[in-house]
Amino acid sequence: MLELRGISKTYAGEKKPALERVDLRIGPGEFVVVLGRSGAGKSTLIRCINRLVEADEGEVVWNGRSVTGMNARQLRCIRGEIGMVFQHFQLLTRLSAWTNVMAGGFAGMPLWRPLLGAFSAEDRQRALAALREVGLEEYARRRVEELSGGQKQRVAIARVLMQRPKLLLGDEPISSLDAVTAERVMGFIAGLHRRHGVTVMLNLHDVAAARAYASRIIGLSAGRVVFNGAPKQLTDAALRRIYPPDDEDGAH
Ligand SMILES: Nc1ncnc2c1ncn2[C@@H]1O[C@H](COP(=O)(O)OP(=O)(O)OP(=O)(O)O)[C@@H](O)[C@H]1O
Repeated sequence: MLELRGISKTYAGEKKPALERVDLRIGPGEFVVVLGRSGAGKSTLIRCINRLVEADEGEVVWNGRSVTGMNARQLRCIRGEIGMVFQHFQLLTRLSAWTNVMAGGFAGMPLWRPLLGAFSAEDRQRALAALREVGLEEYARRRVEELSGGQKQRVAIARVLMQRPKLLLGDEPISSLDAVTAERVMGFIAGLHRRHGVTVMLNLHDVAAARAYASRIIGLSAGRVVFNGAPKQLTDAALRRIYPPDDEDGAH
């Protein structure tokens, strides 16, 4: 169970808060998609959960433990339970797909271990199996910088598989991919959710994808939750709350 209690965040130098007293509860096995126009606070929300962004106020509680109250060592440990995929993949591009995936098994540990190549035979086999699951076994030895965007995101998903997290956070994981590749990547994320029982929370710009994959949709507008319900409850009126009509650059 993930709980956000009164999370607020105003970035230094900004007048308007990016998030204002956000309260959310996400149960095990949910597939939550966060929608909102550009600047609504989606990224900030996702990143406050694993403290890539520090909230000014409020508490994040993961399975009864206060993430916001953790010291650096405890936080590293909890990050082992929380996988993350990003719009721009965040892989070690000079290293092979295989090494990147193996490094996923060390999430929550100091970075020097994977970088020294301290991998066991079991790590190597598990990483290869994860690459096979996303259809990239034959690319295991390729440097990540030589892969396409969709392939990179599949490596990132294989890295999450290797990590065996309980929660997957995604910060616009399909925004830089074409429609066909995006759907394929969403299919792999859905597989992680369905087959591996991972709770998923993603922010997306794509309302159709949210409807297709989410068990629950959260709508953010100007840092506040303006919708929280099942995809079938996402009416035109709800969409207008999430994407106010004066919106110039929000996605529909
Ligand atoms: N590092 C930062 N420094 C200052 N302001 C920031 C920073 N990051 C985000 N913001 C501001 O906080 C608000 C929320 O941004 P955030 O990136 O969370 O929105 P978003 O919904 O993810 O937008 P997008 O869909 O465009 O990525 C915006 O007004 C943004 O300008």
